[in-house]
Amino acid sequence: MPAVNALISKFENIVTQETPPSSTQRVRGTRHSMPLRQSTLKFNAAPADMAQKRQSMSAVASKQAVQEPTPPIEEPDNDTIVVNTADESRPVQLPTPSESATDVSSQGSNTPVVKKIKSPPKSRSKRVSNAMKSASKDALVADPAQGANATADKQRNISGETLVEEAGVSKTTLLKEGINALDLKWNMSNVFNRSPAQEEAEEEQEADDSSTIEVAVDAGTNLQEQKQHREAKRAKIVENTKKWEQRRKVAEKNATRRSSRASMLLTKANDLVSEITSTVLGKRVRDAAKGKEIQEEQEPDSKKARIDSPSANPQTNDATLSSVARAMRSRAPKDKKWLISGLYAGQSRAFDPSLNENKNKRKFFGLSSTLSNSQKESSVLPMPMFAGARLLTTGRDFKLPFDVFSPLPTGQPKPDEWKKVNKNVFIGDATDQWRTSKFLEHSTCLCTLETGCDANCMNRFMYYECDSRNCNLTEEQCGNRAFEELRQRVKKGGKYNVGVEVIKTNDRGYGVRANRTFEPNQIIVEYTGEIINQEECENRMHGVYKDNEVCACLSPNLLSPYPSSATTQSCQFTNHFTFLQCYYLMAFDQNMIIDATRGSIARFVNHSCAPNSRMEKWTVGGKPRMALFAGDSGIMTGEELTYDYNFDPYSQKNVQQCRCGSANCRGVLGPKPKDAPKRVNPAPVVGGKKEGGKKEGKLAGAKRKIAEVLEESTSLINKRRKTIEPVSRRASLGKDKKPRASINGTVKRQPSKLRRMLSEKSSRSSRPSTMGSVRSSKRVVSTSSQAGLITKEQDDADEPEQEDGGRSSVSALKAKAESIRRNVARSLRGAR
Ligand SMILES: C[S@@+](CC[C@H](N)C(=O)[O-])C[C@H]1O[C@@H](n2cnc3c(N)ncnc32)[C@H](O)[C@@H]1O
Repeated sequence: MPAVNALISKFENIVTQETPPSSTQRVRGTRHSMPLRQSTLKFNAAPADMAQKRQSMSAVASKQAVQEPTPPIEEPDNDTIVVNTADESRPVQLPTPSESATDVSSQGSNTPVVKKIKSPPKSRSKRVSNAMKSASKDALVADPAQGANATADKQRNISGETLVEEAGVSKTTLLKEGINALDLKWNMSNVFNRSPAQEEAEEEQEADDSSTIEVAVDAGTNLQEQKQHREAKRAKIVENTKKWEQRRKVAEKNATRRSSRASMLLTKANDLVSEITSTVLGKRVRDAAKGKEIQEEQEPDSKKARIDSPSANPQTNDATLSSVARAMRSRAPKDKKWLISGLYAGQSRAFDPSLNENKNKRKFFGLSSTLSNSQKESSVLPMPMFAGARLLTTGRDFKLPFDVFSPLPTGQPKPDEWKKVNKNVFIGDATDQWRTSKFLEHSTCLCTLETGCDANCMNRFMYYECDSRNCNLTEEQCGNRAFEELRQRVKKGGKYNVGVEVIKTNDRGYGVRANRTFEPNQIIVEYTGEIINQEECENRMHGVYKDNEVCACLSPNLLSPYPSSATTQSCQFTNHFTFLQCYYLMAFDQNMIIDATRGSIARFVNHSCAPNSRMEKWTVGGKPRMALFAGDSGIMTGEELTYDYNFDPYSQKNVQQCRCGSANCRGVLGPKPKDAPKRVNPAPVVGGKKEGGKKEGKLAGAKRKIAEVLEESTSLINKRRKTIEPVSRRASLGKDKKPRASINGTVKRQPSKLRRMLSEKSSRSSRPSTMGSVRSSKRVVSTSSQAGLITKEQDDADEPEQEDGGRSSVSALKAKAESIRRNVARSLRGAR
């Protein structure tokens, strides 16, 4: 509005400018078709003393002008009012007071009269007008001829209002016409849109103009100076126009920024107002507002929108303000809600991305006891956001919970007769009889850091596990420490680390399945139990294991271990039942037997003709140990673990039907066919990485040679065994009696012979030899059924007729293999 006022006053000033009466008359006359020339002449025809008066008026005006700006001398553009003279085709400029007083006469009657009108500030124009008024008054009074007119003029030329009234034209119309006549760059509509910057620029412009006016007035009648001033002013106007343009652009920019700030400020102001309102109105109003707010929050969004809309509820400014406040509050970040069940449960925690996983755990879970269950981190499956980088770079064990992946059916029976023993325990005389190998004589690893005990490692090839005594590499560098890896894994504890669990199969009694994945050739579980000698074994077979049978009902959920007394009864659950005669005896080393009746979970591993695992005997720290290793394809979580028993039934009567269900099932729990592919000892997996794949060198060739010799010896044994007929054997024993469980039968039939054989073997094995750990397809013989314990040594014992020849040939081969091995070792040591 100040801009509008300024404009109006500007216009008023223009209209009411203190011009000589003649000028005013001219303007008026022009409007009313009054001959301009006439009025001018009248004005100029003032008496001689009029010049003096005019001079004094000019002096007064000049004096005023010094203090206050006077109208400009010339307005070539916007501020010039052009009026039509008698010759209406030619625009005529109204003369300035000075021009009208001095120059008009020289211009001739037809010369267009130019009147320069500049609007000074209102206050100034008033003062100037007063001065001019008195001057003109004097002038008019001095002209008696004009006396009457002077009085009339005195009334009319004071202000535009007088003119308007006289003209009978409405003030508004005149105002508009006047503005249009000014031909200004702006118009009325722009007035309201002007920015403060524009206003400021306008004021400056006005000030500039005023100063120009002052200069012009001071210049008086000096045309030369006037001309200079005109030029200077033109330059000034051009300059100002440029400035204006620049300022306008800046103002436009600023105006945009201000508008965004303004909305923010408005919101804040609203908040403040709402707070003040609630404080001022007191508790009751506050409570009411609060209640309303709660109610609003509970209401559906559409309703809320209606209430929040100011147009819908104009009288409640408070509601609008509170809704704004609520909107502000709702913008605040909410606490993320984490799942408390499911795979990704338990991930709720603060996480500092600058720290690694462990440091984060320490930082945020150092006081885990104080955290609620929902806050505790799930160690089962950390989300990638917490472990993603590490998973990508270093990888980690697969930890999908097996109970989610492959849950056991509910109500699974557990083998209640199983007494778990996770270490080998020597029983009775076995302790004394056990020969401790001279470890260092057996094997010394020759691997270097480069090869790192891979598939070519001599120890690995001989099934000797490396340790600090027989290997120069560190635990991390060496890839032949499977039992140590297993020890550490089991030590950590937990189902995942143990990696196996007992399951009940449909038709094979109990079995074992994997809780996790296993890499190809990775160690799975150790076969442990009581280490007994042959005598002890015999005693047990005659005694406690006499009727060792379990019920293996074909209905899986009804299976349960059954005492042997059940053989005479039908199964209480179903008629479809069968009985498995289970013994957990495994031929071991030095004619010893591992009895896993009290043993590890490995005893429950069933046979398959297409197995996914292998049972191997290794020498660890000078002592033989047995363990189940993953096959060449690895193991998946939930898979049942099986190995090939390579079972020799000893007697046709004891042959059990195989229910492994594989495509190449042999039909019975029997020995492997002779053309089965020979297995080359692969590099076991250590630390999740399979070793091997290195170029085979001289050493590998030497090892192969040994292996071939050993295989040859084994196949000889097998061939010899193939010739054994249970019947003929029984016949040779001269007994037609139906044999009992094989071991019993063997021991019963020829106890003295067995003892003799054992003593023979003891004496044979007393010499340092690696042959005790020789592997072959018959290296491990399962003893878990009534077929009993069958080893090559027993075969030797059972076949006295062929014993000498067989033994001699085997011994010769063994000796040959041993000599080769020693040669290789010696040459390698020399090379080193
Ligand atoms: C060492 S036990 C294995 C655990 C046994 N299933 C259990 O429930 O205790 C070996 C016995 O399991 C049974 N068995 C294992 N594998 C078998 C298969 N593929 N088919 C039939 N019976 C099998 C046989 O009775 C065998 O004598």
